[in-house]
Amino acid sequence: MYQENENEDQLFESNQYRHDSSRNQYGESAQVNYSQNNQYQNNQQSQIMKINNEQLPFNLADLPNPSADGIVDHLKNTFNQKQIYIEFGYKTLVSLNPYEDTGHLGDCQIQNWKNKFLQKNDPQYFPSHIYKVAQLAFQSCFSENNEYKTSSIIAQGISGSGKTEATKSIISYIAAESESGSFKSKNLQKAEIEERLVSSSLIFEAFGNAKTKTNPNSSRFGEIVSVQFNKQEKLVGANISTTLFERIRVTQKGYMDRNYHIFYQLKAAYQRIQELKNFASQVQINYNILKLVEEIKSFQLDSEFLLLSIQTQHTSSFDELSIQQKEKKQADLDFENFKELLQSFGTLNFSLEDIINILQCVAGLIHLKEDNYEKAEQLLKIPNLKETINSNITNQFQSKKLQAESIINGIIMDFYYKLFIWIQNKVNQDLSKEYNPNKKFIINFFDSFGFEVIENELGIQQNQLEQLILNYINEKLQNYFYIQVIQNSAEIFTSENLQPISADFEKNDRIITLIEDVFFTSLRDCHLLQRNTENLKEIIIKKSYENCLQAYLIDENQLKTKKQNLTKSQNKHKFEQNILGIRHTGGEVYYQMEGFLTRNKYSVSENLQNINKISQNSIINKFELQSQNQTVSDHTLIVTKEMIQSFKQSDTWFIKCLQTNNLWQPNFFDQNCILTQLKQSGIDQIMQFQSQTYYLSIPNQEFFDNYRSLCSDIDNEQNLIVYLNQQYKDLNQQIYHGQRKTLIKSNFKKILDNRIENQQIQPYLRTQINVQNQELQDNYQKQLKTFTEKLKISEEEAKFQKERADALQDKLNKLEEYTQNMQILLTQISKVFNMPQQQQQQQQQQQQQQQSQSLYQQFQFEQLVMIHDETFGQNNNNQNTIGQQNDDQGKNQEFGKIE
Ligand SMILES: Nc1ncnc2c1ncn2[C@@H]1O[C@H](COP(=O)(O)OP(=O)(O)OP(=O)(O)O)[C@@H](O)[C@H]1O
Repeated sequence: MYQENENEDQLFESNQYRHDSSRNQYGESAQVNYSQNNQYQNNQQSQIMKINNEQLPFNLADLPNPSADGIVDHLKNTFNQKQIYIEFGYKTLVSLNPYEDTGHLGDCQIQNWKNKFLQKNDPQYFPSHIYKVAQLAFQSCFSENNEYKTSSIIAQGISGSGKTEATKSIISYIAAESESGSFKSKNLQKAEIEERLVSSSLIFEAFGNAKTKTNPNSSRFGEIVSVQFNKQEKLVGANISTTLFERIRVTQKGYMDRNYHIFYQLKAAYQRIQELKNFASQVQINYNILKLVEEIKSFQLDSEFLLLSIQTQHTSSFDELSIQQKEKKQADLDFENFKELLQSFGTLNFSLEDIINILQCVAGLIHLKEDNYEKAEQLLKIPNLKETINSNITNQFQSKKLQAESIINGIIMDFYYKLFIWIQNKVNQDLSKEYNPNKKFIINFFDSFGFEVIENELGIQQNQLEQLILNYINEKLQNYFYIQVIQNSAEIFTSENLQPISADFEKNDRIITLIEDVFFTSLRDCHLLQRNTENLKEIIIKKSYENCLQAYLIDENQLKTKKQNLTKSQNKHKFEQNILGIRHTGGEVYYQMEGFLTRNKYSVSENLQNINKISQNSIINKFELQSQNQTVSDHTLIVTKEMIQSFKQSDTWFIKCLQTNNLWQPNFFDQNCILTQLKQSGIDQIMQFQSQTYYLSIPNQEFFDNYRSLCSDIDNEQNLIVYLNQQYKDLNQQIYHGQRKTLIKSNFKKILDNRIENQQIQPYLRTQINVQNQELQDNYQKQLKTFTEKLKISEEEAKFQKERADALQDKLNKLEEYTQNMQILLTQISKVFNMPQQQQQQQQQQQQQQQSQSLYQQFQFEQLVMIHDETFGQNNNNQNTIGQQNDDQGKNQEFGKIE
């Protein structure tokens, strides 16, 4: 048991939670080298795995190292495996922007995912994906548990992190889901509703998107797209509402930014009028529109806008182009978008009059900005515009020129904003004939605002009121996110009659109070008292001390240190002057207080509130211009409160979009960039809490059935849980027995699953080993038999060879004896015959010849006998014969001796 824990702890520690099917209960490799039927055996093994081992989607809350670095590492691994979606606790998805088509989205994938979801009953086992969020939000609208029958999906993240893309993908999925419902009626079809939503988003992009340093197509407003279904789950309508439009961008823009796209589109259209005419003849665009485009020729649009703004818009090859080439490329793009805009107006049934009125209004405002009153009056169809404006210039402390500029900017901003709202209402008329916000079955998609910090070319932060507004909304959404996370976790426990886990973390309530009660209140007071901007900073500092909120302000000393670190060129003087820092959840942000009060005004002065009423442009003359009493900050407070309230009345999901790098490059995961965003998105702050409170819930009976085999003699869930908690107390984790469900941490469940797997694998392995043993035994017996047979043959052979060798040895001995006898004989002969030398020599020679002949004959005889023996073997006859011969020889030798 202890060994088991040890191995399981290792598994628990590791980042890889996938079941390691090759481990037995001792953690050893269970991969036996199966000799035969390998394929079959592997298949059988994987069948066993499937019994308990349903794949759980990995959740960031399960990370063993719940720190920012741990998250970054994990996200990096995931991203390198081309996975861009990963869940985080309950109802939150982290989405990584890959800047390339990773094949995760599209019609084909929608079908795939729908099938996947159909195969599983329990959403806990649905794989992590943006379509899962869509599916669950859709299901929730029709669920009994959702009292409002409304769902919301909030996409959050910095500019360019993929919020708009995420929202579009979800809408496509929902449209497809609705179409596949069984109820066929005259309701909107997928293609129809999708086409209209796409067209509407092109129109909103033209009028509400702009190029910023971080995103060439950045939405400068919050957009809530709501889709509504009937009870039969068919899409019946949609509605788009926009909020907190960035009005200041109509008249001012930052370094490297552009104003709204429509300004540049109109200019590009004028420059390519002949091409536009050709296009018009193909798609039946009315001549009057062409005439209008030709008419607006005199507007200039500051060319600096174009030069500075296009730099980061394209890929690196774009950098190598000359400025003229870049300008042309950008203008081509604007022209293409203008053609799409005209088509989108057509799709959404805008009349010719509407289109002309809209374009005239935009062109008129551009001319007004360029002090071309004559053209502005003509296009806005407001006579005596110049005189009216001049009559409002007073002898104030401001110069007349500045006053005129301020009045004109006010008119331009307010007219443009009202035009934007008019377009929104017109789009909705077409989109949502059957839409009823008071009815149920609605899903809201909120493409929200990201945390924003603007820096100038020297790297000095230059944030204005607009950034404070965006960062405030971001704080509010963050706060709502925190509340939801706590609530979701508590709900899981309370719905099971269990006490929720009390884990706390610092929320951002104090920062919100600082902005609402100190900044916005001071702005309101100054506005009402018509104070100038110079002492706004002091008022805010004083108020923050009164409310004990100074800790969230960046004080003078810290600013001085910051200033010392700046280079000369970084304009120390300006930095010091009118700057105030806030410690936001996402990091420190420095705001230029100069201009805060002016920017806070909805600035059409009271005398000019009806200036539009005399216009013959039927859109312009219906504008309700903003009352001067309401400020931007007050408006923000109201709108944000309403927005959060509406989310609270729905089942909410969050999509945290993260930019993988700020160069917009595919396959590049910049860890620092992610780290910063984790902080800004609140993931960092909430990680510990999530890792302590995120539990899976399994029906009690299912839990008991799955894990009862881990302990014999246990007959109910309660006891099983007590037993398991005791056995695994080293994990410091608790399994909770709820009314209907058992709550368990995902890692804990995996450990138990592993044990079950091993239990199931053991009998199988035992069979395998038995089979193998039998095989080995059979083999051994076979081999032993063969060997014994061979050994028997060898023994007989050896016996035969030995006999042969003995016979040969015998012969050899006799031959040696004979040779010795001959030597003796020779010596005796030479002694007996002692003659005179010559005679003796002759006699010797003769005797030797005779002896040699006789020896040679004897030798020949011997040879023949040997050959005979070797060829026919010895037998008694032969032996007798040879013996006889030998005896004869012996006699001869004896005779020789006597002689
Ligand atoms: N899932 C995705 N797959 C591939 N590319 C993506 C994906 N999401 C975003 N992108 C790329 O990132 C770009 C920026 O995305 P998007 O416009 O959605 O950002 P955003 O967060 O809405 O920005 P902003 O707040 O400025 O409007 C897209 O134009 C696209 O090129």
